[in-house]
Amino acid sequence: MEWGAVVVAAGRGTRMGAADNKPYLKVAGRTVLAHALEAFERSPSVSSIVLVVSSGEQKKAAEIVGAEGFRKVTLIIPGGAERQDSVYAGLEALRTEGVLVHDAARPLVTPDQIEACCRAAEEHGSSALAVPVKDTIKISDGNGFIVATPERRTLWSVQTPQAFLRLELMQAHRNAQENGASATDDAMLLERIGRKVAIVEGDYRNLKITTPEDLPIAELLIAGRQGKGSPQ
Ligand SMILES: Nc1ccn([C@@H]2O[C@H](COP(=O)(O)OP(=O)(O)OP(=O)(O)O)[C@@H](O)[C@H]2O)c(=O)n1
Ligand SMILES: C[C@](O)(CO)[C@H](O)COP(=O)(O)O
Repeated sequence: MEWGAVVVAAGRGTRMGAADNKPYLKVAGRTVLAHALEAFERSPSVSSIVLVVSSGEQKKAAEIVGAEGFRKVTLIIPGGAERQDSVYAGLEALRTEGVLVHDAARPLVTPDQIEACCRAAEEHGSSALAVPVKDTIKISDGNGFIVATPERRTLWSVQTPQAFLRLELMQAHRNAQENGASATDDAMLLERIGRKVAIVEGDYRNLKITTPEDLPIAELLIAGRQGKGSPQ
């Protein structure tokens, strides 16, 4: 199957609160965006990448792509108000049968993880990288009191990339748009229309840079990885 990637970088970085948007922050000497894109450049299954950025940041993103020599990035397009809107814009711009959706804010993704998601989606129709939840999770009543404890062995913390048949994911997005449903990841949209998404066990190190304390952790992880050669 031919695979394309939609890498979404059009968020606002509200929780980070930095002067620059998250994809353009430097970690271990390189932008978060460049770290994320490199894994897709190095993945044999991926033929093209659509990069979705905030309107006004297209030039900045193009400069990074040019300077890094990323040849698979075929389009840099503006995103939407919510992550879901940015992903859909990317899906419309791609032409491949399979699509991997990835957050630019996850710079520690590896080519091996991308390939594993492709293989699982080729077998099962769609897949998502995830790690088992380590903590005991509580459900609150919204007023500061615990009301339930879901069984931990069934809980996974989902990451990106997530891999789909592009037209099926587009159908799931359109269904959500028509019903006013919003989702914080794409697997959730497939779940809504009754499709199964296979879990691909990932790595706790594939963290999403969200708040300031994530930056030194990513810095340590990337520096450690560079010390041991390139990640697979
Ligand atoms: N309208 C949006 C919102 C998010 N994203 C992307 O989706 C990924 C996950 O989003 P998140 O980590 O929440 O990023 P932000 O929206 O930038 O952060 P915040 O919620 O703190 O504002 C990021 O790569 C972000 O750039 C996007 O492309 N378009
Ligand atoms: C897609 C995601 O990275 C999976 O963990 C996450 O749901 C994005 O969420 P955010 O609310 O946009 O940070």
